[in-house]
Amino acid sequence: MNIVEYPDREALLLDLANTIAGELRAALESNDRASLCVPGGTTPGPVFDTLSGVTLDWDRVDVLLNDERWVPESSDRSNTTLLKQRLLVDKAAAATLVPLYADTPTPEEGLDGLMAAIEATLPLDVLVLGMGADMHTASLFPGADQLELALSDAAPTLLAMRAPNAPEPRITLSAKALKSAMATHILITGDEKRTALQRAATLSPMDAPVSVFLAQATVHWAP
Ligand SMILES: O=C(O)[C@H](O)[C@@H](O)[C@H](O)[C@H](O)COP(=O)(O)O
Repeated sequence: MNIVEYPDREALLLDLANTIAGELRAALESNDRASLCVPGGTTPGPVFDTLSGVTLDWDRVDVLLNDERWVPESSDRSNTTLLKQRLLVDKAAAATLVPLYADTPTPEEGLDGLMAAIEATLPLDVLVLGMGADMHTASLFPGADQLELALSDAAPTLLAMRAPNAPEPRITLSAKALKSAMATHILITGDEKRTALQRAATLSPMDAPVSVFLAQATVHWAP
């Protein structure tokens, strides 16, 4: 496993934000547009705060989430709102948000309308993933109803997902879509997640979905 250990979270966020910016700049040298796919949840906020102030051609960058909880933007659990408040501000306000939420009662009803714009961002240039202590990443949760399909080569780009550990229905990019990324980073903090990630490397994808990304990812960890 390729793991970078930082002395503290400040060092991690500065280095990771700088690395992501460099990878986006490199992608924009050879392509008109670049895509950045990021996690929601509680961990990435400080990285977004730093990245949003970085100078690059943000107006040529498409930003999308790995996954979204099927809640309106007024919910404090909305990853879309997190992005709008913490990443798509300052210089990064010029980037284009590719939505992963629609105002429909269920993700199944919203999915088709979101698909084409998400597929247009593939292959991803830069992918950042988070991870839960249960070894889920994106909304690829152990025990989730559509996990087997989401991990398979036959997976569509987007799937609705329901899981015992997820309080609300989700929508997620499939493993295949996420694995299209040129550069992949896994962002984790704390001892519990570090231990979980090491365990994930020894388990099957159905038990530890994050494990399917370990061969291509750089893991960034701070206490
Ligand atoms: O919507 C989400 O919940 C995320 O995209 C999810 O995959 C997240 O990265 C992990 O659950 C870790 O979350 P924390 O950073 O909050 O621990």
